[in-house]
Amino acid sequence: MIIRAAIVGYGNLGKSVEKLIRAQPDMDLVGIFSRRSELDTDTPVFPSAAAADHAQDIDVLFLCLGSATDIPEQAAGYARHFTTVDTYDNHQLIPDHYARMDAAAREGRHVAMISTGWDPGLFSLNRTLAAALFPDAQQNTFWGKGLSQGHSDAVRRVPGVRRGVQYTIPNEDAIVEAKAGRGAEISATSAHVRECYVVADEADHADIREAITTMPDYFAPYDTTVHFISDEVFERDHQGMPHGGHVVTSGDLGGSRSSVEFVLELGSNPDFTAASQVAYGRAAARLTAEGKTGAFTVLEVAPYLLSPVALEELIRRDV
Ligand SMILES: NC(=O)C1=CN([C@@H]2O[C@H](COP(=O)(O)OP(=O)(O)OC[C@H]3O[C@@H](n4cnc5c(N)ncnc54)[C@H](OP(=O)(O)O)[C@@H]3O)[C@@H](O)[C@H]2O)C=CC1
Ligand SMILES: N[C@@H](C[C@H]1CC(C(=O)O)=NO1)C(=O)O
Repeated sequence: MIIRAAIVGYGNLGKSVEKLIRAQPDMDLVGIFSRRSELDTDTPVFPSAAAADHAQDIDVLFLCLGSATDIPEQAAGYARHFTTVDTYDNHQLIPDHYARMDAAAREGRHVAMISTGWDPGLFSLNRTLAAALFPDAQQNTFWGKGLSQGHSDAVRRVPGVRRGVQYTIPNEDAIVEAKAGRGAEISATSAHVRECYVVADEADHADIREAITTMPDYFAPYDTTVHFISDEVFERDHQGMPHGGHVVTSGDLGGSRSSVEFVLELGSNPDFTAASQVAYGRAAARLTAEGKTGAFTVLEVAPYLLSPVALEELIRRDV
C-alpha cells in the first residue's frame, strides 16, 4: 500500500515531516498546503484554504500546525475531509481535542490520529505501560534541557513578539531523587523552570512579559523568565532545537523493588517529532483502510501498525 501523504503548515515540524516522508518506502508526498504561496521546497505547494479540493488525492494529511491556537481553530475542519495526524500537546485540553476531532472524523468517515510525537506520544505510551506494571507506581516525567516547540509557538503568538523560543530546564537533583524512588513529592511544575528569549520592541516588553508569565497551562504554573534580546543575538544563539527527557517509574512488586526509565536524547526536536508523527500516519492510513473512523490516541494503536515491516517479520525479529 503506497500512502499518498500531504502536509499542512511548513514550519519547523512541517519541514521535518517532509524530510521524513521522503525517507519512507511506502509513502508519496503529494503536496504542502500553506498560507504562503512561495516556499523553499521542490514539493508542490497549494493554498491551505483550498485543501478540501485535493481530498481525493490524499490518504493522510499531516497537520504541522501550532497547538496554542492553530490546532484548536483549524484541525477539525481538516478532519472532516481527510484522515489526519496531529501533534497537539496542550495536555490539559487533549480530552476536549479528542472529542472535537472524533466528531469531525466520524462525520467525514475518516480517522483522526491525535497528539502524536514524544510528549504527548512516546512518553504517553511509556507512562501507561510502566504504570500498569506496578500496583502502586511512582512516576515522574522530566523534560530538557531543551527547546519546547509548543511553548515556543505559544510565545510567538503573543502580540508584539517578532521572534521567540522557550527552553525547559529540569532540576537535576529532582531527577536523581525520582530515579531513587523518592519522587512522590516532585511535580512537573516544581521540577522545571522555563526560560523564554524574545525579540520585540521595547515599548511592548512589559505587556509581553505579563502575557507570557500568566499564560494558563503553558507558563502560569511554572517559574518562568522572559529575556528580551536583539535579532543579532537571536540569530547567533537560538537556532538549534535539541531536546529530550525522562519518564521514571518505580514501585514495589510484592517485596522487590523495580524501576523503569524511558530516556530520549533528541538532536532535533522537530525531526524526532516528525519521525513519530509519520509512523502514526502509516497507522492512520491502515486503520482507515480497515474501515475505522473517529479519533485515536497513541494508546489505542497496536505498535505493529507503525512499522513498514510485515507483522510476521516483526514477530520473528522483535518479539
Ligand atoms: N507532541 C509532541 O511531542 C510535540 C508537538 N509539537 C507541536 O508542533 C507544533 C508546531 O511546532 P513548529 O513547527 O515548531 O511551529 P511553527 O510555528 O514553526 O509552524 C507552525 C506552522 O503553522 C502554520 N500556520 C497555520 N496557521 C497559522 C497561523 N494563524 N499563524 C501562524 N502559523 C500558522 C504555518 O505554516 P504556513 O505559514 O506554511 O501556513 C506555520 O509555519 C507546536 O506548536 C507543538 O505543539 C512539537 C514538538 C513535539
Ligand atoms: N510537546 C513538547 C514536547 C515535550 C517538551 C516539553 C517541555 O519542554 O515542556 N513538553 O513536552 C514540544 O512541543 O516540544
